[in-house]
Amino acid sequence: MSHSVIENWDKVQALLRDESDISKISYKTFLENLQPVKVHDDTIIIKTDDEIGRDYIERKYSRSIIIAIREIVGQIYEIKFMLPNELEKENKDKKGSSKKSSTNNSTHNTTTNNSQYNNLNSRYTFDTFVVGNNNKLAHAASLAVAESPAEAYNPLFIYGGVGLGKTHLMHSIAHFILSENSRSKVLYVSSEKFTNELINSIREDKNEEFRQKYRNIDVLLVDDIQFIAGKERTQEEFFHTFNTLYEAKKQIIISSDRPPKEIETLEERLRSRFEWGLIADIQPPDYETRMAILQKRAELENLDLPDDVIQYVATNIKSNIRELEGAINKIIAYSTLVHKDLTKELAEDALKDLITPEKNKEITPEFILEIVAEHYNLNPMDIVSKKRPRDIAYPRQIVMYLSRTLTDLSLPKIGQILGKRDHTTIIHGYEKISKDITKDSALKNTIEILTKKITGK
Ligand SMILES: Nc1ncnc2c1ncn2[C@@H]1O[C@H](COP(=O)(O)OP(=O)(O)OP(=O)(O)O)[C@@H](O)[C@H]1O
Repeated sequence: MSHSVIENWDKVQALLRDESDISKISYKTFLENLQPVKVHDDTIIIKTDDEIGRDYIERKYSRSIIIAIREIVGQIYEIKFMLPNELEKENKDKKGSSKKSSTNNSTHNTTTNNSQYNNLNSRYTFDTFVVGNNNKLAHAASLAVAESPAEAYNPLFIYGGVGLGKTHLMHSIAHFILSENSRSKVLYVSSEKFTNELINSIREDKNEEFRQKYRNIDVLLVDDIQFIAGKERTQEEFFHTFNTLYEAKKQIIISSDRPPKEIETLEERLRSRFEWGLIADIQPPDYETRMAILQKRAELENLDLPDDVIQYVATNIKSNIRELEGAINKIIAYSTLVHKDLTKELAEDALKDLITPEKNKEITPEFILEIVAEHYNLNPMDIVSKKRPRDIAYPRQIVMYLSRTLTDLSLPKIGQILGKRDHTTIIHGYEKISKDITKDSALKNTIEILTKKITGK
C-alpha cells in the first residue's frame, strides 16, 4: 500500500491540478513541489521545501490532498508535512535511538510545531474562535480588518485581560489576510521581540536592516504593546514605524492588556495614535461562551467529553480561557494516568488544586492589592509605600476603593492593612475613584475587570 501512494503520486498531483477550487497559480506555488517520502501506518510524510508556505499548505490544502490520495489509492491517510532538514534530523535521531519510539515522536512534534511561518499558530483562526457577548466587537472588528486591511479601521487596538483570546484574534487576522493573498507581507511580533530586535540592531549597528524589516510590510501586528511602556528608545522607534506604515496605508494591529489610556508611561504621541482607529475590548466570557469554547475544543480535538464534565469546568473556571483549556488537558491527562473514565468525579479530583482554593478564596485587602498590582505591573510593596507619583498613587486609591466596596472591613482596619494609613485617607481614595468612575468610562471598565478578577464572578 505504501508504495502505491508514492508510485502514483503523479496521479494524485494531476487530480489536484485539475481541481476547480485550486487555481493554477496556487497549484504551482504550493502543491507542485510536494513529494511523499514515506508512509508510516496510516500517515504519509510529505516533504515540502517551502518553510514559509508549510503552515499555509497544511491548513488550506490538507483536505484536498487527502481526498485526492483516497481517490487514487482507495484509502484515507493522514498527512504530515516535513522540511528537508527535519527529515534529515529524524533520520539521524532514528539511527541513534531505538527503532520504535523515534518516528512517531518526531513526526508528531513537527506537526504540532508547525508554526514557523511568521510565528503564527495554525490553530488560531477565525474558524476556531468562538464568538460570544464578551468578544463580539473585537471579533467583528478583526474580521473587518482582515477583509479590508488598512481600510476598515487603522490601527485596530484590541485589549483585554490575560488569556482571553487577543493573540488568537491577531493570528486569525494574519491567517485570513495570507489566505486571501499569500504574497501579502504580514509580520506578527510580540512587543518584547520588537524591543529585543531593536536592541540587537543597535548593538550590531544594523539599524537600517531593522527599519527595512518593520517598515517595508503590509500588515504589522504587535502583541502585548504594554511592555514597551517606559522604554523610551523602543517607543521612539515604534513611533516612526507606526507613522511610516500608517502614511503608506498599511494596516497596524495592536494588542494590550489594557486600553491606551491606562498604559502608564506610554508616550502621549503614541497613546493618541493608538486611539486614531478602533479600540475593541475583550471581556471574560460568560457561562454560555465558556461552554461553547469547551465544546468547540472537544470537537476540534476529537475529544469525547461528557456534558457534565464540560459543565463542571465551565462553571468553575471563569476568568481565563487559557485556564479553561488547561483544565481540560489536566482532566484528560489525569484520566489516562489513573486509567479511569472521564467522569465529573474524576474531573473534580483532577482539578481540586485549581478549583477549591479559588472558590474559597477570601476577599481581603491583601488579595485586592495583589490583583491591582498585577494589573498595573507594580510591586505591591510600592503601592502600600508612601510613594506619591501618580502611577502609584492612583492604583493605591483603586485598592482603597475596591477594599471598601468588596470587603466588610472597617475603614481603620483597611487603613491599617494598606500601609498603616488613617481612615480619612481611605475615605478620600474611595471618594476620588467613585467620582472619577462617573466621568471616565475606561476607568469604569478597569474597575469592572478588577472586580471580576477579585470576586471570580
Ligand atoms: N473565543 C475563543 N474561542 C476559542 N478559543 C479561544 C477563544 N478565546 C481564547 N481562546 C483560546 O484561549 C487560549 C488563550 O488565548 P490567547 O493566547 O489568544 O490569549 P491572550 O489574550 O493573547 O493572552 P495574553 O494576555 O496572555 O497574551 C488560546 O488557546 C486560545 O485559542
